[in-house]
Amino acid sequence: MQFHRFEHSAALNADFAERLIAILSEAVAERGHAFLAVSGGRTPQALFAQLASTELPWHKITITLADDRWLPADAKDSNERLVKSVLLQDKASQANFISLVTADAKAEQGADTIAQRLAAVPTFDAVILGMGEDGHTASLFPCSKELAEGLSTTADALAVNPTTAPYQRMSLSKQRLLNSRHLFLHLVGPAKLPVLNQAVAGDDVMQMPIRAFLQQPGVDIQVMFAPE
Ligand SMILES: O=C1O[C@H](COP(=O)(O)O)[C@@H](O)[C@H](O)[C@H]1O
Repeated sequence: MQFHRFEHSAALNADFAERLIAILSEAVAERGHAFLAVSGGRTPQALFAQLASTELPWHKITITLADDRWLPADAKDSNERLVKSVLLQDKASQANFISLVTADAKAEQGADTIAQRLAAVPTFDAVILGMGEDGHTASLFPCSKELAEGLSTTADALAVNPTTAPYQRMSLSKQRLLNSRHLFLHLVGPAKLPVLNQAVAGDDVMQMPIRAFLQQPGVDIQVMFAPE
C-alpha cells in the first residue's frame, strides 16, 4: 500500500486528477481505449467535477461504477445519477458509460444483463474504490450474506442485499475490481483515517472487506487521503 496524505481535498483532487489523466492518456495512446471504474457516494464528487473539465480523448474512454444502488438511474441516491450529472459533463460528456442497473425490480433479476455488459470490458486501467465507516468497499458490505461470494466469485458482478445500508446493490466482485492496472482508495474526512488504521491492523476480511484490497499480495493499492 502507498499512502498519500494531503492537507485538504483540493490538493488531493489536483494530484489525483493528474495521476488519472496520465493513466488514461497512456492507455489510449497504447491500446486505443481506456477503461475506468469509479465509486459513488460523497467522496468523489469534487474529483469528478475536476476531471469533467479536463481535455482528454473522452470518446475513447469508458467509465463504469464499482457499485450502484438498485434504483432508477435518475434517483437522488443513484451512483449513476452522480456520475452522469457531475463526471459525464463538459469535456467528459463524450465518454462512454456502462450502467450497473436495469429496469428489473430486483438486482438478482438484472444480474445476467450486467454480466453481459461487463464481459466486454477488458482489464481496467484504473479502479477508484471508496470506503464506508464499516469497512465496506464498492458494495461489499460486512453485514451482507453475499460477502463471501463477492470476495471469492470469478463472476464480474453480483447482487447484494445490505442489512445496515439502504437499497439493494449491484457490486463488482473483488476479482473484477482487482483486474486493473492501477488501484486507488479515495478517502476524504477525519472519520476515514481511524477506519483505515483499523483495517490495516487486522486481517479478517469478513469483518472489514476493504482489507481484501489493502492486503492483497502483489497489489500496490494507492491510498489518497485528505482529512477535510
Ligand atoms: O454506499 C457507498 O458507499 C461508499 C462510501 O461512500 P462515501 O459517501 O463515504 O464516500 C462508496 O464508495 C460506494 O460507491 C457507495 O455505493
